[in-house]
Amino acid sequence: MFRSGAFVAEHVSPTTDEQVQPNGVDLTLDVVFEQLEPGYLGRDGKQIGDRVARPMEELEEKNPDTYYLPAGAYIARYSERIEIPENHVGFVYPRSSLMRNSCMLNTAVWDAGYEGRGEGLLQVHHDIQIERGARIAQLVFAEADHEEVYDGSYQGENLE
Ligand SMILES: O=c1ccn([C@H]2C[C@H](O)[C@@H](COP(=O)(O)OP(=O)(O)OP(=O)(O)O)O2)c(=O)[nH]1
Repeated sequence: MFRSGAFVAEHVSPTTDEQVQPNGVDLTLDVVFEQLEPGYLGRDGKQIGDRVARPMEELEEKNPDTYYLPAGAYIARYSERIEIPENHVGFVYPRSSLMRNSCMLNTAVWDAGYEGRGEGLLQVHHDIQIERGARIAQLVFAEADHEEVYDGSYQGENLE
C-alpha cells in the first residue's frame, strides 16, 4: 500500500503545506550539475564522474536564481532531507508540469533506512528555465518488507 502525503511529509524536511500532496510530497530543486568526466561501474566498485554545478542565469533582476538549461542530461539535487522509514521503499516521479515541458526525471530505488539529500537524472528534451527551489518531483512511499536497512555509500549524503 502507498502511504499518504501527510505520512511522507513526516520524513521530509523542510516542507511547506504546498509541497504536501494527497499521495506524496513534492521535492524542490537545489543544484543542477553537469557531468564532465566518464564514470565507472565495475563488479566490485563504482566511481561517479567529475561534475560541475551549472551557473545560474541572472535573467531578470526579480528572478535571479534561475537555471536556463539547454537540451541535455543533468543531475539534479533535491533541497529536502529525506529519510526512508523502516518497512517502506521510496519512489520519485517527475512533476507532471516538468514532463509536459518535454523534460523528465529518471530515478532509482530509495531504500529503507536511507537518509540524505538525493539526486535524480534530469533529462531536458527542450530548453527550460527552472528556478532554484521550484517543485520538480514527487516522493511517494510504499510499504515493503526488507531484512536489512540501507548502509551504502550514499548514506547521509549532502547533509550539512
Ligand atoms: O533516484 C534516486 C534513487 C535513490 N537515491 C538514493 C536513495 C538510495 O537508497 C541511495 C542508494 O541507491 P542505490 O542503492 O541504487 O545505490 P548504488 O548505486 O547501489 O550504490 P550503493 O551500493 O553505494 O548504495 O540513493 C537517490 O538519491 N536518487
